[in-house]
Amino acid sequence: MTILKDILYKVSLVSTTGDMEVEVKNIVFDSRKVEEGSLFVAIPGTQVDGHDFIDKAVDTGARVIVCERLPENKSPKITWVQVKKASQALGVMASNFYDNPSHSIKVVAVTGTNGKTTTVTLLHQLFTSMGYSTGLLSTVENRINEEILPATHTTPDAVSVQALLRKMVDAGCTHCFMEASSHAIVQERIAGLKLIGSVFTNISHDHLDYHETFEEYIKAKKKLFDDLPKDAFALVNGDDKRGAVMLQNCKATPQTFALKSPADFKAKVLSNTLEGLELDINGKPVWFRLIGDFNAYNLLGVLGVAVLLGEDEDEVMQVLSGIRGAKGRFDRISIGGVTAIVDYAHTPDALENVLKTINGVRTGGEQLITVVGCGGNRDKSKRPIMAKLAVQESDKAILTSDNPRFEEPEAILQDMQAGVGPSDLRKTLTIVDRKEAIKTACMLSQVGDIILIAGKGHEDYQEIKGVKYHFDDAEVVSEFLNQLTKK
Ligand SMILES: CC(=O)N[C@H]1[C@@H](OP(=O)(O)OP(=O)(O)OC[C@H]2O[C@@H](n3ccc(=O)[nH]c3=O)[C@H](O)[C@@H]2O)O[C@H](CO)[C@@H](O)[C@@H]1O[C@H](C)C(=O)N[C@@H](C)C(=O)N[C@H](CCC(=O)O)C(=O)O
Ligand SMILES: Nc1ncnc2c1ncn2[C@@H]1O[C@H](COP(=O)(O)OP(=O)(O)OP(=O)(O)O)[C@@H](O)[C@H]1O
Ligand SMILES: N[C@H](CCC[C@H](N)C(=O)O)C(=O)O
Ligand SMILES: [Mg+2]
Repeated sequence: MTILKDILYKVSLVSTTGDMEVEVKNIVFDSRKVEEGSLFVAIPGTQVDGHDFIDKAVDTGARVIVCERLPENKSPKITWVQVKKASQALGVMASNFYDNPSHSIKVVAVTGTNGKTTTVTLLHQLFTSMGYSTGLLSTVENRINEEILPATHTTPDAVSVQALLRKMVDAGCTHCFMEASSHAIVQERIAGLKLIGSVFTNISHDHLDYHETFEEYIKAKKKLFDDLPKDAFALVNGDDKRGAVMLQNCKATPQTFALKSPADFKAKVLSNTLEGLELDINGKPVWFRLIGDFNAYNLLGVLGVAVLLGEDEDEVMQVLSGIRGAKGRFDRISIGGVTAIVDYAHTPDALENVLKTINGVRTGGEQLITVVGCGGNRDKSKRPIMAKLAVQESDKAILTSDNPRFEEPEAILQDMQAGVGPSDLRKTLTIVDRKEAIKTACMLSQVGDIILIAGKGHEDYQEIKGVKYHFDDAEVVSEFLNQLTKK
């Protein structure tokens, strides 16, 4: 749809002035991307207010301005649309512009602090293996069947979400599995989307820099469930005490998965080794390639979604049993008798799970050496907690840089060091340069040892002062372990 009045269908309007039949070339929310004939949406942001760029958008050819506050001098050549919430209007308009693709594809959104990428990636692989044409929107990558499109965010912006869904529908996709980050929910990047179901994995400490309080963070996740229609399903982790909170006043069909509490989808962990997990599901033992109890939750969530979408439970378990999961999540690299594990644990809960999983499957004599850092310009309060966990649960810990972004790496490391008690200092090293830190871990390792490199998983860059330099934990650790093996 390219005619303004069609694009505004279902947008709650405050006022309009000008031609409503005007043709719109594209919808943009960044004045720097405006072209002749664009519709520019002014959004108040965390750094600046899009309303300050309305003049610039008009000068560069915008034909329609959608905003929350009208300027005093409105050019008569422009159509002015005032709305209550511009970010929300953007989602609805983008959906209309791309002919509401989510009405022609089954979209499932997954939210939670940890496990979103793992869950949607498993779902994408599962449905593809079962013969469906499937789309994926994730932190690691976006996919339309086998075609890979790079991802810049966990959840793309509202226009990109709709454009990607349109491509999926045109490519014949019947299902799309997507991550819904708390930032995306608050910023309405998924407004206008028709969901067939949503999944809640868990909630723990993260992103308090953005949401400010844990209550606000919970509220952000809950909004995904509050907005679900009656004919959708709401599948939550019944062992997380906020699972029930997500279902409060939810119109959709409530469903639960759990290892400990009574639930619609239940399993018991039979064994957990570095080779994989064995689960008892409805009295049947099933083996999976993923490692750690936390992945039992992800697998159950996936099974729940598939069954709720009408798939046969036995077939799902059989196919799921052969699937590997997402890149950079518990990736094992064994060189010269040393096992390196590259994992995206960047929250205290994730780090604790991964460390405890490794400690639970250790045979005894080997050392666990952990290399970990915390991202800059992100929640500072998780830094001492993550350092403390790494030191307490490992034989040696090397604190290093993650993505410092615009912060000084040394200052981030000081925040981390504050979590290390005096008795643990003997087994803690601080090395700012991540490559040196990984190299040191390799040099300290003996045959049989395990090196955990946490925080960056699949990332193939390190972001320092706005520049992304190539950096790949798996590549770096392999290089050093190979060098040591040759000597
Ligand atoms: C904190 C945050 O989430 N910021 C996102 C937000 O930007 P913002 O609100 O800061 O925008 P702003 O810079 O203040 O600008 C406000 C408005 O003015 C416009 N503008 C700005 C300048 C100009 O010259 N002209 C102009 O029109 C901007 O396009 C924007 O519409 O909206 C932008 C457009 O959608 C996002 O790109 C941006 O993501 C930033 C880059 C980011 O790093 N976000 C991370 C924290 C994030 O979203 N992470 C989650 C995953 C988190 C997790 O679960 O682990 C994700 O979904 O990726
Ligand atoms: N269900 C889970 N519960 C707790 N920790 C988990 C769970 N699943 C994965 N993890 C841990 O969290 C890390 C991140 O997992 P994943 O990428 O699936 O989460 P995410 O929610 O997509 O993260 P992000 O918010 O950064 O996109 C993993 O590397 C692992 O350490
Ligand atoms: N989606 C998360 C990823 C964090 C990954 C970690 N490597 C970091 O840079 O902090 C974020 O943007 O906060
Ligand atoms: Mg993710």
